[in-house]
Amino acid sequence: MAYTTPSPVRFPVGTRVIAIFQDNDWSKECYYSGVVAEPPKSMNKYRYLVFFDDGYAQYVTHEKILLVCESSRNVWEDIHPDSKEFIRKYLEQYPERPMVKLQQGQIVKTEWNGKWWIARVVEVDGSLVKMHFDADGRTEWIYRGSTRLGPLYAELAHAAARKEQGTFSRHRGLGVASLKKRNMPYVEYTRGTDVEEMRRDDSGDGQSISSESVPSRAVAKKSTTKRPDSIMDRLQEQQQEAYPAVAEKSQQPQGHIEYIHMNASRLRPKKFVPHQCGPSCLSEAQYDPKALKGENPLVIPMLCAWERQVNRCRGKRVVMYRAPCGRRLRNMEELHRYLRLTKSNMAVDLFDFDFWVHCFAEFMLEKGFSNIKDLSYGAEHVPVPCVNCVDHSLPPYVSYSTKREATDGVNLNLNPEFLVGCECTDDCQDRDKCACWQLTIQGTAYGPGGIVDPTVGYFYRRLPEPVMTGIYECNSRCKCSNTCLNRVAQQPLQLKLQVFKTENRGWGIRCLNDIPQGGFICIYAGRLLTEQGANEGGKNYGDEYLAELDYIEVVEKLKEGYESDVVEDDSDSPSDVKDHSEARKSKADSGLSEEEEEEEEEEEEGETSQDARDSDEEFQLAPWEKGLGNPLPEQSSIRTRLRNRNSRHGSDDSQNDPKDKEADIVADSRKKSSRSMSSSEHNDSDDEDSELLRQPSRFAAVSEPKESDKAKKPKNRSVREFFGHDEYCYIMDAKNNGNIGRYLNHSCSPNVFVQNVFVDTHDLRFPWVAFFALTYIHAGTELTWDYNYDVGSVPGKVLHCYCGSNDCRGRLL
Ligand SMILES: C[S@@+](CC[C@H](N)C(=O)[O-])C[C@H]1O[C@@H](n2cnc3c(N)ncnc32)[C@H](O)[C@@H]1O
Repeated sequence: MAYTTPSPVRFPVGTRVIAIFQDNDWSKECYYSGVVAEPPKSMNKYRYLVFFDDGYAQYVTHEKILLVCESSRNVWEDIHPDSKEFIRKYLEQYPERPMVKLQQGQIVKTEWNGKWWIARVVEVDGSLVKMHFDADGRTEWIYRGSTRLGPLYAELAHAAARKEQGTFSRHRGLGVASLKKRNMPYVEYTRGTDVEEMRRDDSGDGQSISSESVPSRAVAKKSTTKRPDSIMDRLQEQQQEAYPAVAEKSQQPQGHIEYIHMNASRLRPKKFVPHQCGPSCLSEAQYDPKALKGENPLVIPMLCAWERQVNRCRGKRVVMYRAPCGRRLRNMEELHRYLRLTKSNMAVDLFDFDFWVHCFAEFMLEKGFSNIKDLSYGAEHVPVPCVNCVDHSLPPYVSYSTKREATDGVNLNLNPEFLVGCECTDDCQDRDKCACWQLTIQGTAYGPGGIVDPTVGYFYRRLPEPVMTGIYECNSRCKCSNTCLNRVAQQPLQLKLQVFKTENRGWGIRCLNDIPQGGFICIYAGRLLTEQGANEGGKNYGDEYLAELDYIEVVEKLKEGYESDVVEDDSDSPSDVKDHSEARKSKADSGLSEEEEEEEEEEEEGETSQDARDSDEEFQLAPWEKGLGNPLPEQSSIRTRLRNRNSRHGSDDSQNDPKDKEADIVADSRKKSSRSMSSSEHNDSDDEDSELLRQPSRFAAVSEPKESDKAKKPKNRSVREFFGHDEYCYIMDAKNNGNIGRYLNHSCSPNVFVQNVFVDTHDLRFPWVAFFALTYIHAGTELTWDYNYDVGSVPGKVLHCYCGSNDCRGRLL
């Protein structure tokens, strides 16, 4: 029984009501019993979400809802058994709800009547999605938090399996960035913003204890080996843009960018006269690393009589460096050759050929309450300043250390006798000859597909994309010098970074200057613990700074083609198609001939306007320059490599045969099952009963996806077992001892990625954890990486994410 007049007050979530269910074609209106699932708010256009007892969900306006006269205290007890459990859980968890993030056109495996079907997203309306079932043409509005949607089913099944087995998965499936890029759905954890939800929200420190118990992980550890596709795909996303993506500035810092003016009396390049370059070219412009310690690395050349020019060539901006002798250098290859020819002690990463990178940009803080000049107290190569503009607190004391430190039970053997070294004297430019490069290259055979990739790894000391199978740097046994192209993560901190207090994520790191894409940032140093030590310490002292050395496990999963929680999109998504055409277009764009380059017109540009006017008509190509194989400006090289990979990935995707997945559906194509809910069916139907009876639906799936969709167990014995029986991942703990890496916060749209690098040992259990710029990063931007935590994996711990990105998934844990 219900009241007959609309209520004068708003219904809270959980109210037992009857409400008008509007059929798809708006022809039939009937009252059905249900429960209020969402209050009216802006995201749902001020309508109530009602979960009807027969398994359907719909948005309803206030005047179409009537209050039920009396209901049980636990309203779900009044509801049909098919929906009861779902409603109970929903109301207990509200306002936090896992929901599948969906977009029009996406293909999602969807359950209906105990079977899984290929369905397409027709429309998204707030928390509902209208799905079209390809096999029989029916459509249905489904709640996005229903396990009838494959991605949510997979996520929750994964968590349940962990709980049951008493083990924990250290890794998420395909990274979210990858799913987004492939236009595939993923799960986000939503919290509302209406008044009621605010009241139920946590205290704001990002941590609250969930009443729901149990998944089986003791403490939270960040994975230090990110799935490749997620990073790759973020990189690919950027390739679609004419200008590089700049990391989101969700939390704008209280500062501004200044463009530093160089001293007018500084040394400048000489006027060019044709000559053979050699060490004498730099005789008046020596680089003294000690004297310039702490300077922005990208400014150092300009302090040593170099000039960086941004010119316009056929409508495109290109960067050139003018060396102290007046020689003009157009790309990394020419530059590196010049540095070697002149026996310079400068490394290539002091230079950058991307025109959007502003070498002279520097972030200036307006004001801060507390200011520490160097948080590392001299331990780092350059000072690490720390500022607080939020309150007067200082960061908790940490014993600052740039080196990892093995603790009890960790057998870290750093004896160089166990390392392979190279004999190179060419800065290890020839990868075929360098034994260390070969370790990296041959290692790619252990990745997906088992194919050796000779292009992998550093590119003039920048890392354009992660190498999942690890990077082997040159080491103490190698003959090469410190300017070697394969010595990157072993370099001390060079960038000007600043630790700062965020509003709601504790302390974080921002860069004070621009960082080019692929640039090395820092490593993650701390105490190396055994798994057992980390679990005990984590429970007692906190697990915020634990990072798991899970290199072996992740590479093995790659090898096994292990994808437990992904519903594959078989089709080439529209974005993939776009990728391919972009790749072709970009390739064509970059095909400059040398003649064309010589026709370039110079453009006045910020930092080098005067220099740019300094014509170099007299410049003649030296014989060694003419012989250069690659006339392309080097700045395009990293991008070209990524584009090539785009195409490769695209073609991989297209190999999947969508017919396979549709076969069982077509075979199962049968009479339509939801008569009153199907607009097409409704039109066909002349059965009067259909107006009175509608076939019930469900909020939760009643069957599992077919076996092949579920997790497969890895077939081979893990390499880790060869080290001993009780071997587990080692953990880096930076809580009490650590370096600047410990301050890197998490973001769901990160601008930094993590890379395993072997430097002082080739023991697969102990790679270094190094961070590189995923995107071009503007001066003043916070640096963040994706912790890749598995939501729900730590018993009783809920950690809300405050990364502020548009694509925030809502929860860290
Ligand atoms: C490795 S520490 C990062 C540095 C930390 N913010 C500090 O003050 O020392 C990880 C912790 O920072 C906080 N954190 C990092 N990213 C966050 C985010 N996106 N949202 C909320 N908290 C975050 C969480 O408390 C997390 O456990």
